[in-house]
Amino acid sequence: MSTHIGAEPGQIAPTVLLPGDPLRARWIARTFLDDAECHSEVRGMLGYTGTWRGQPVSVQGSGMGQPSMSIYVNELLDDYDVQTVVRVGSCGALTERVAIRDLVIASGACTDSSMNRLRFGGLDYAPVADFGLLRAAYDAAAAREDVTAHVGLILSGDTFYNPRPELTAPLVEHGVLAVEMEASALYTLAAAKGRRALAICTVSDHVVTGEETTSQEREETFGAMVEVALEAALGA
Ligand SMILES: O=P(O)(O)O[C@H]1O[C@H](CO)[C@@H](O)[C@H]1O
Ligand SMILES: O=c1cc[nH]c(=O)[nH]1
Repeated sequence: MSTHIGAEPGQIAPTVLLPGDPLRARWIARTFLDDAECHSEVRGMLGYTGTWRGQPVSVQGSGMGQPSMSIYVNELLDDYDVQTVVRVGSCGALTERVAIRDLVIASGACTDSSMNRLRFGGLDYAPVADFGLLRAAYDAAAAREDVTAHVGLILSGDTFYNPRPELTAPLVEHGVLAVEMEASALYTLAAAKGRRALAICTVSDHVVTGEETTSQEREETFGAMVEVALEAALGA
């Protein structure tokens, strides 16, 4: 066991899908994996390991925000030697170029968090996706007719209820497509430890149009994103 994950060494696969919502993790395991077994219920942050097309894969809930996600990713990388992490999240669209339920594949992540400022002593590090995963995810999404995918920048915010929404406008003017809460720290941790990471998010809310999905839809209906993530990490 690690401090926050109740799996024995060897129970977690080298490839992990990482939704924030632990119930999305359960749905992914039950819907997409064969022979999935729950390896962790610590704090209700469910983790499962099974196979996809015969290859081992795990799915682990990571909670909301960079501090929570970083706990799970540090332990996955350090204690379980995980090599590839693909976040399968939800996000809010910041521009009408992106529609509700589209996929945003984050090539890089801006942030208002102090985590990287502390790590880099005030320098502005640019957290980016693993290019091989990014390319494979885009190819997998482009081959589908049921979803539209965008590759671009995402904002990993520390606040879901943003007290200064006017600060987002310059980011949108510089190409940021959507907001979520984890990708920046995920990309930084993977880079620090020489592992592969990618964040794919389904647009669950549209900040411009006001459209939104229900909590049940966010939990159980973002299947295209999951299949794209599995293809990118394990296909071919
Ligand atoms: O749906 P998940 O993966 O949790 O992602 C998004 O949803 C949560 C906020 O509702 C934040 O964690 C945000 O990043
Ligand atoms: O608007 C949104 C939707 C999902 N996740 C976020 O962080 N923000």
